Amino acid sequence: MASSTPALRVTGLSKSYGATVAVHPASFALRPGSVTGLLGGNGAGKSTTIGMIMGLIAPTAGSIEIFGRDFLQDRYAALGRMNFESPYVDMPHRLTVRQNLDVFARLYGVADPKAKIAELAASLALTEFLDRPSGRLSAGQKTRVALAKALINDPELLLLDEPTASLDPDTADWVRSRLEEHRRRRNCTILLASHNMAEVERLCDRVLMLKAGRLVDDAAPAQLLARYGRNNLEEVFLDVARGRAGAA
Ligand SMILES: Nc1ncnc2c1ncn2[C@@H]1O[C@H](COP(=O)(O)OP(=O)(O)OP(=O)(O)O)[C@@H](O)[C@H]1O
Repeated sequence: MASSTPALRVTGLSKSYGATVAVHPASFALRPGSVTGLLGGNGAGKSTTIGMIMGLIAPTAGSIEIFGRDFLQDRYAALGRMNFESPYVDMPHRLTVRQNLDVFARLYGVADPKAKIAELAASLALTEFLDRPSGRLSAGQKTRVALAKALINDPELLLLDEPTASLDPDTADWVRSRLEEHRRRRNCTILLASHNMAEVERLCDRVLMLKAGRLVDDAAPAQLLARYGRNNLEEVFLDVARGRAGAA
């Protein structure tokens, strides 16, 4: 893949549920190795957008290219090189953490599942939970298991839906460091939906703002601060949500 090829390009991507337009036609491309925040209030269309890019939700219109190939025509070329994390996707409760991760390792064709699970458990502080049924974990522990699942195939494209929801501030900070490490090591492209503005300011070099299903802004965090004349993204978010236009 030429380095100029975006890791992800969506063109005119939209989703309607009957008369409800969850995502109006949106177009954007992500540079390999970049970290992009997807921001918007409740119901703005973040999860629907990520769900379409993962192949979990059929778009109403538009195209998705991943690593330069049409994802809607041939998703299998890309699926092995990408992964997804959401605190809302649960794993079978009776299987242990190790068993669940082993299923995913085999689905992704990981060469040495045992070694990979041990490595991820060590880096995500999960070793002591590996043999516990997944249903008997706290919300924060489940989030770390979900992250281990998301990293099991060393993805080059990672879609994260509120990756630190339910984590305490210390653990959330530490998980962000793991994500930054993975991005550096793999030159991984990350698209991150989050309600945590400090997280977005720390991790993201670009922010896409969704409002009621429409892409209303697309800029680097510093550009957004300048455009809205604000000191932090939380204030920009409130301006967008409450319909106060930016200075530009
Ligand atoms: N299966 C569905 N059927 C009908 N409408 C849906 C469905 N899924 C989502 N929607 C609607 O689509 C819109 C976008 O929802 P989505 O879950 O993508 O928002 P979100 O930005 O992820 O919100 P949140 O921050 O609350 O998680 C909302 O109006 C929602 O009610």
